[in-house]
Amino acid sequence: MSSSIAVNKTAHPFNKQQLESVLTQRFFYAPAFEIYGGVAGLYDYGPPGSALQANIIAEWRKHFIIEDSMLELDTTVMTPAPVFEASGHVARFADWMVKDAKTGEVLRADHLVKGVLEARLVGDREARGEKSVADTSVDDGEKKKKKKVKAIATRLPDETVHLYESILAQLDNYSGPELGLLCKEHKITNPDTGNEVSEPQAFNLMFGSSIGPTGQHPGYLRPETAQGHFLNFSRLLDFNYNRIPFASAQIGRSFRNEISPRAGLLRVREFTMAEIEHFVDPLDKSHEKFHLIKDVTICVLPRETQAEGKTDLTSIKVGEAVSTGIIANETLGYFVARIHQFLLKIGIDENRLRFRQHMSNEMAHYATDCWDAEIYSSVGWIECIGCADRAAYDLTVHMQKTGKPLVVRQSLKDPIISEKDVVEFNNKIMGKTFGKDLKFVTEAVKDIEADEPRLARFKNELAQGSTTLKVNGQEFKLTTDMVSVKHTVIKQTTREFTPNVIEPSFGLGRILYMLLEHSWWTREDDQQRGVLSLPMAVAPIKVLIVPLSAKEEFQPLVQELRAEGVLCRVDDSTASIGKRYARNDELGTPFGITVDFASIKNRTLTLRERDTTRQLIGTVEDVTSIVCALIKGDMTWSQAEGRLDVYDGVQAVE
Ligand SMILES: Nc1ncnc2c1ncn2[C@@H]1O[C@H](COP(=O)(O)OP(=O)(O)OP(=O)(O)O)[C@@H](O)[C@H]1O
Repeated sequence: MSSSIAVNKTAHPFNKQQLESVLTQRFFYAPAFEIYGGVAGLYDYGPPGSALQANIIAEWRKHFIIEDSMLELDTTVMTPAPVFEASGHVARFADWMVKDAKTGEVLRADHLVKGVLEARLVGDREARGEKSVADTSVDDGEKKKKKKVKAIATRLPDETVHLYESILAQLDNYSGPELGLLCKEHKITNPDTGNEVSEPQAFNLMFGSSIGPTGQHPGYLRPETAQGHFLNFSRLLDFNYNRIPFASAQIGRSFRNEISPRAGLLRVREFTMAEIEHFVDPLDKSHEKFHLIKDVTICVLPRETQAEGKTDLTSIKVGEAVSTGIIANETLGYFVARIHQFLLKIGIDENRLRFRQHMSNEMAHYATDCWDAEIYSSVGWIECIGCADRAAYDLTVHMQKTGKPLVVRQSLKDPIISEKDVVEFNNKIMGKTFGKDLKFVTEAVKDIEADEPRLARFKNELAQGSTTLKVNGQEFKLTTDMVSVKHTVIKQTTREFTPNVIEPSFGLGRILYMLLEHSWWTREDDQQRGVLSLPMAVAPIKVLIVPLSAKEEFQPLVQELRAEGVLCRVDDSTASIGKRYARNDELGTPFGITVDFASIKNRTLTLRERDTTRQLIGTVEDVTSIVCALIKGDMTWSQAEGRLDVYDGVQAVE
């Protein structure tokens, strides 16, 4: 929204506690089952949180599904165990946990190492007089609050500082046993008790269940929506007229039994994901719309930089990142750019967004390349979207498990003509001669057929009249009346292949929380007055209606806004007008409309803009049409200022 008055949104330092108390007070979200004591990692969204999430989803559907004609799915959450056995989740979807050797308290191993090493680095900086001591934190299992790791001002040798920084830069790469070694080598103990911790153990994050009354069909709540796309691949392909590439998309709930869910929405046990599976020819990963995004500039942290223990960011155009091989292919680059555009559209601060490439040993073994969209917040850089080229892994494992062909068959425009030697059998004579051994002999000949040099020898020997095969320690003589080798011209008219998959995977709760942090600021003249500058498209409520009197004046306006699908809220509480505006600034409501006493007789309304607090006045009809245009994005605030009079609190339109 443009405005003619500059607003200083950085006047006060960010106060996380203040934001969190506003979010709870205004019921954006709150711990689920709170009156029963709550459960770590489970949250309920209230009216503004639900509307904000719904608006983010609506923008996501427009930006990805509609603009790129994706095929939307809604597949089940409850999933039979064989699906996750095939996908590898039963064996490998796990995090490493350690236990306090004396109290048995459970901690997530990588978070423990991170919290303790970061605290030591902070203590070192304090000892060097560089920065004041701040506490860092480490997750503490079931408790709802993060445990503070006290930073003690202690000077570390320079090489230790470099070592710690390098460990932290690559922490995602450490295996469980390696994390255990780090704890031992660097004397990392439970910060709460000072006790040593156990060897890391893998903990599977899926919630298990069973389907049906017999208990004989184990199942799991899905930890991602992806498998539903893969299992429906053949139907999707058919729906897409057997053409590839195409993408499927799904928005839905996922469940992970996180070891130590953090306070807030960043690590929860039930959350909404939005996932895309883009199926592409492994021999051609170009993207037909790549030219439209090649000039989008993104901030990247490539794997080579991380391998040097550094976190310096590089600004680069997506086209260049792909042409120089930093990003593996056009389709992956296309999605990285589209993710960047989407996040900016909904209000994420471009300066707090980066794309971090996975290290080779951080990616799944089958993946070709993987980039995380990470957003900076009060707790540092957090992965909010993963974007990976998963090669043909997913379809292949389900095909192997079920025997169903999850493949693309393409008729070739230009058939491929090849010539080769082919073995032909006289089945009657072979059967008579070899009886029960027929199968072994035939298989042995087929093996020879697949091996060019052996086939050439076989053919030569037959040309002499006969050849002898050794199978299972026995000798079998083959003569020219039993087999022959014919030179044959082969015309291949179809090509069969398993598509590769490029997968952007969004966690909506993390994005929503980041957006709240990036949108929050407090007024220059009053630190207590917070504002959420959410963009119009995602703001939960678009218009606040404040009847100071004469509620009926609003009826046509309210009717019109509601008919337009605009969420407006009438605040006819007894609070002062200032308070009513202030609490709607905290809800991120872009506009307020008021009838004030002076304007009643003239049938006028005042229109207030959230960020600048500027107010305009006009007739009921003008304000109604202008506010509708502002909400639809057909008019800017500056244009509205040209159409209505400035309201100074006393002026009324005659
Ligand atoms: N426990 C969680 N709570 C909230 N969002 C989550 C959680 N786990 C994953 N997500 C979201 O889902 C997205 C895709 O999931 P993915 O499996 O790639 O995450 P991940 O690599 O396991 O995340 P992390 O390493 O932070 O646990 C993440 O980028 C994140 O936004």
